[in-house]
Amino acid sequence: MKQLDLSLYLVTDSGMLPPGKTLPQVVDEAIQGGVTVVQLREKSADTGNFIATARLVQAVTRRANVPLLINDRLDVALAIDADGVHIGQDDIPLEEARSLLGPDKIIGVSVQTRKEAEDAVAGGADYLGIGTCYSTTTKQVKEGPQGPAGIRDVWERALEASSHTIRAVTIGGINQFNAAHVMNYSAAFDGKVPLNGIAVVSAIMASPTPRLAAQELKRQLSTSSSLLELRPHRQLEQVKQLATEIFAKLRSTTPLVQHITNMVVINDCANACLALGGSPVMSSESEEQADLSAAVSSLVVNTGTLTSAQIEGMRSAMKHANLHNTPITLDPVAVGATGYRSQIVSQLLCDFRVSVIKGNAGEIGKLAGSKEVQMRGVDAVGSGFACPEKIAQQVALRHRCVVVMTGAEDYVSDGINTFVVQNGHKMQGQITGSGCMVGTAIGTFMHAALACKAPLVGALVGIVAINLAAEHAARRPDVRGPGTFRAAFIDEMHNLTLEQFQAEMKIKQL
Ligand SMILES: Cc1ncc(COP(=O)(O)OP(=O)(O)O)c(N)n1
Ligand SMILES: Cc1nc(C(=O)O)sc1CCOP(=O)(O)O
Repeated sequence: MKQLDLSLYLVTDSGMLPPGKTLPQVVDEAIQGGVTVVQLREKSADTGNFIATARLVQAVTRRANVPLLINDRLDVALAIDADGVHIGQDDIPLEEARSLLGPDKIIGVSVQTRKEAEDAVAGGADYLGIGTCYSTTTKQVKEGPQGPAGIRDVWERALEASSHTIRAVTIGGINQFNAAHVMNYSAAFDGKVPLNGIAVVSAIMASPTPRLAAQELKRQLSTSSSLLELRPHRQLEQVKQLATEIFAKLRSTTPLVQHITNMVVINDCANACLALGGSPVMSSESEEQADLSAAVSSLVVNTGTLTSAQIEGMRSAMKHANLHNTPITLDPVAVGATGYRSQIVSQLLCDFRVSVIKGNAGEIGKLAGSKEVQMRGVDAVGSGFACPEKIAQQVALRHRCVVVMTGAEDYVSDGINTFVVQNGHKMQGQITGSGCMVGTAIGTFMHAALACKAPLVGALVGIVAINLAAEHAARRPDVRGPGTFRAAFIDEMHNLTLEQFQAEMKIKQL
């Protein structure tokens, strides 16, 4: 197998160079920052200039022992004895390229579809460039972006077709904000087989500081490998132990929990967060998200009363949360009730990495593509799932996160481990916003949970804590109906002790 580290793949574009920098300088700095392979892509250079530029860049790549590939032009690759070429679907056929270059040179092929991936594998490509991941202004692409879910689909086919020997990167609109999400979400076969890397043009070429840009991308890639490790098999006793640790940790840390939530519940959610031991901040203005993100420990995004301005705020907050590896709890309120809402939620899940999705049966059913339960307004209606735990598990696997599906019993799954929580009280269903407060509770514990590398357990702690508070509130003699329950519910979140939490949690492993 040819030596090829594809993890951070730079495709050049001299039209984007920052003022005062030459192409060899940018390539040199990018390699110092961690670029592992360089593709020289000169779309408008004539042959003489292309060869001259290639020699200058090759001096840099050879010194660093990084492979240099040439985009499209075999003649240029042969002239400078490059390490290989990268060809597209409209370029020289792969078989011709192989016979001209010989078996030892690297040949990469661009693919957009499962069929193109199969053909490139059959033709002996060394690696695939699977595109287009996100929209890009660097190049006019024929087909629209397919998002990391589409990339995963092509990648799975390529792996099957090659008996798991082919390597691949994805390309298109990838940057420091989304690199970890792309790697995590596009990983094949339930997240077990990640791509070999990402290919970027503008994220490095247009940066005034290419070394720092490459370093940040590398940091994001290392985050993504740890994300794949956040779902070990867990035993119930270990989960209960971790749950107790996370509960105790929250009370000693007071995390800043940002909410972008709906106008019906905003006050209750802020009070619930405070009562549980967090510190709420309820900003949704997109202009301040970059600054806020530096201080925020956890982000809760709730789609209950969406407005265009709020969506902008959510997108900005989620983008910066992903950059800082801040956990996001998404409450896709009423997804499925309208096409608009469904489209907004699906775009958020395509573009951003979330740690937890929390929803009722109708919302999670919609994300699973199930018709057994539907949404009427914000409520779930229908006969109920034949196998609810499978629905939660399926959505967790699809979206590479923890899923909490609320109901008379609450299901919590990360796709590998699934639990059911049997705490709670029917009075929770008699006040508005109790579901949204579950999202708040999960978000409040999520920072402590990530510190313990246990997002699944964090979600369990959130739902158990709030359900225990409901049980305690409903038992109080001063609670005579929904109004007094609502106030007592907040009190009991505040009063819940570690000992009560430990003794009263009812979690079963499925
Ligand atoms: C790594 C990588 N993947 C895809 C492409 C796109 O190549 P191609 O389809 O040949 O289009 P052009 O680059 O020639 O515009 C690539 N260059 N690199
Ligand atoms: C060269 C190229 N090929 C693509 C494909 O989809 O095959 S997208 C693309 C440009 C990627 O640029 P940026 O990282 O600046 O978005």
